[in-house]
Amino acid sequence: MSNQDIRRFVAQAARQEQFLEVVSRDEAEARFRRHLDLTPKGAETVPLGAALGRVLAADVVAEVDVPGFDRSSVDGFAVRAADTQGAGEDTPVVLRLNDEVLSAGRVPALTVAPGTATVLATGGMLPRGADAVVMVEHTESHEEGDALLVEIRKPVVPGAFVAAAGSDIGRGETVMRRGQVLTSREIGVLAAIGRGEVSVVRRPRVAILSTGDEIVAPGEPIRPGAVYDSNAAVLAAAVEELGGEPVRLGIARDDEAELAPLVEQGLACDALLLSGGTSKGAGDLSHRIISRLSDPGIVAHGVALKPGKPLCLAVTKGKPVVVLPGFPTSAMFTFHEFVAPVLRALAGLPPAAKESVDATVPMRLGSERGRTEYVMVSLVRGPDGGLAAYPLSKGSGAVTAFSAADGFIAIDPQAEAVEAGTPVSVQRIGRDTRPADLIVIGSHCVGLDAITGRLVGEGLTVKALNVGSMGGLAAARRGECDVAAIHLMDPKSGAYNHPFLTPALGLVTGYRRLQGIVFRKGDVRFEGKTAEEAGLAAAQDPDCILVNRNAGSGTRILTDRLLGAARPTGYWSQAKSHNAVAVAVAQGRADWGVAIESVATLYGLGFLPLQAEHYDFVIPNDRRDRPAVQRFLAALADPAVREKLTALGFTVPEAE
Ligand SMILES: Nc1nc2c(c(=O)[nH]1)N[C@H]1C(S)=C(S)[C@@H](COP(=O)(O)OP(=O)(O)OC[C@H]3O[C@@H](n4cnc5c(N)ncnc54)[C@H](O)[C@@H]3O)O[C@H]1N2
Ligand code: MOO
Repeated sequence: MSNQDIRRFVAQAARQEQFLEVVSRDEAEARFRRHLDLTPKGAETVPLGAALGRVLAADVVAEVDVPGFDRSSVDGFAVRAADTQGAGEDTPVVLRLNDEVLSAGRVPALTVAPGTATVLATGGMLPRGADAVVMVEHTESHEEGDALLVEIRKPVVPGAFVAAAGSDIGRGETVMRRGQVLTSREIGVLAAIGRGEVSVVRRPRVAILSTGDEIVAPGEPIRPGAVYDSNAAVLAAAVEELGGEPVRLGIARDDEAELAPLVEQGLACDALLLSGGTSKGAGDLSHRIISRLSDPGIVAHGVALKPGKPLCLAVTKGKPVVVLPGFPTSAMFTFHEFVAPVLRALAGLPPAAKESVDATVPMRLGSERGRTEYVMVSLVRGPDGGLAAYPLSKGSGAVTAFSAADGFIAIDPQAEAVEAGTPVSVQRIGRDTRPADLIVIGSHCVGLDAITGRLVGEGLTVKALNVGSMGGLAAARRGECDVAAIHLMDPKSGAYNHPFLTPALGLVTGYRRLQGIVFRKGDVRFEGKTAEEAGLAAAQDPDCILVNRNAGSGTRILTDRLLGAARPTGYWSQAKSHNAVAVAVAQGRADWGVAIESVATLYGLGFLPLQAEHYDFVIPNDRRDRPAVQRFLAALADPAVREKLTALGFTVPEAE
């Protein structure tokens, strides 16, 4: 790239900010809605067999009674209830049998006259004259000459064992309202009233287009710097969930000639969703192309919320055209807030019920002033029955935050932070309110995955929140988890985990993870040396870049012990995980770091062992007897699980 190219890039990026007139969330929504045509798409008739998941376009009125006739609900005898008065085991009433048998589907020919009865089966039509049925168990039949007789040994009241015509559904009754989503249950009702086909709302067709030179379709090989297109997949599925029909237009390069015809194609649908390229200075293509729309065109570009600031909302001829931010959490969140309600309306669905629950935040949450900040949270029940809202703070670029969230909290634009213990209202996402059987909070490890994976396989629900060892310990102290997974070394004594316990907490031995220096294989500065030699030499070499761990992590304490007073190049970096350290070294952004052996193996890195770290489980005493905790302990002791941990490269000590 020439200097001129670089200058042009920077200038464009700076100019870009200027047309972002940032409006509030509510203002953006109001402008969007003002111009949209939100009437449901027309109706279409589909066979009942194809109606699952569709939305009823009109109320359904029954044209028949269900049952369609007075129907016996038992095998027995149709009688006049009055005839059975006074019947008992020792005082049977004797009735003469009429000359017909009413199996299901037969239309009765004979009247049940006083003193007579007719045999009928479950589902059989009640004959004229009869008003009740006696179960066959309460009778005895015999012959007397030519006559067939039945002894009734139990009296019945009028209506006994008879399902009256129309008692389930009456002719003329409205059995379902428009807007109803057809599940297997509704389909059963429609079949029962004889509907072979049904009128449903036409699915709104929603065009989905991802943009960006770096975006690669899942299934394709990935190259350095590229990312898989998760937005299109998640949007297509979300559109289907909302009763729409996704029309995938694929991925457009940052090239006007490629993007413009795809946008044109998308405009033939009922809605068009793009993602990416709304805020970046270099490209900004999607916005430029969308800005050519009229009637009225763009109504908001830039909304004072986080995530989602670069959202671009446009309407053309009543049709929504939205450029969602490229970052997955931002894209999902803005879709959920601005697009989903619109698609629901177009699909004929009523607005989603908003459900919120009260909770407190267990840790301080910093926030950016000037934007309403939405923080995805996972809910956990505390010892007093109240809920704690753990932030899934992975930033706008994460894909997992939205999928793992139980809901989100909104932080006021004026607030700089929400302090630990503050009560908040959590708006739920999704409706699964069943709390998990086992809550594990703390440091993440693939070994832990092996244990919880076993429990999930056995049908247990497990919620695992990765907030680091200190976060896990704090959660255990507050009684918010069943198990806290920690690996904390006491810098003074060098002992692991035990020094951090309180009388209310117990420790269960987990496994050992070998920590050491990771480096690219073949790097002579490390190859064949001990960790101590190599580390101290590397610390003196200004060209040898360290990727350090975040302050407070067990690995950082270990690194600091190795380094002593030395502060090598890269010392101030704060990678948050073993994987992050390994990637930085593998990709050459740094030359060395401290991580666990299993991760070094995973990334094909060289490894110089330093020390075995204790990865153990803290369990609050008052939770130890819970069945899910007992099953966790059983899984940990299970030879198959221990074998798996060993295969992953961990050392599993004998159970205590
Ligand atoms: N100087 C500034 N830079 C940025 C600002 C700002 O105000 N000033 N805003 C930031 C905010 S907020 C967000 S959110 C992002 C959004 O940027 P864009 O909407 O322009 O999206 P891209 O730059 O194209 O991509 C961002 C990010 O997301 C990845 N991406 C894009 N499409 C997909 C996809 N289909 N599937 C998965 N991931 C995708 C892309 O690779 C980037 O990593 O801008 C900030 N910058
Ligand atoms: O507001 Mo951007 O949408 O997440 O960071």
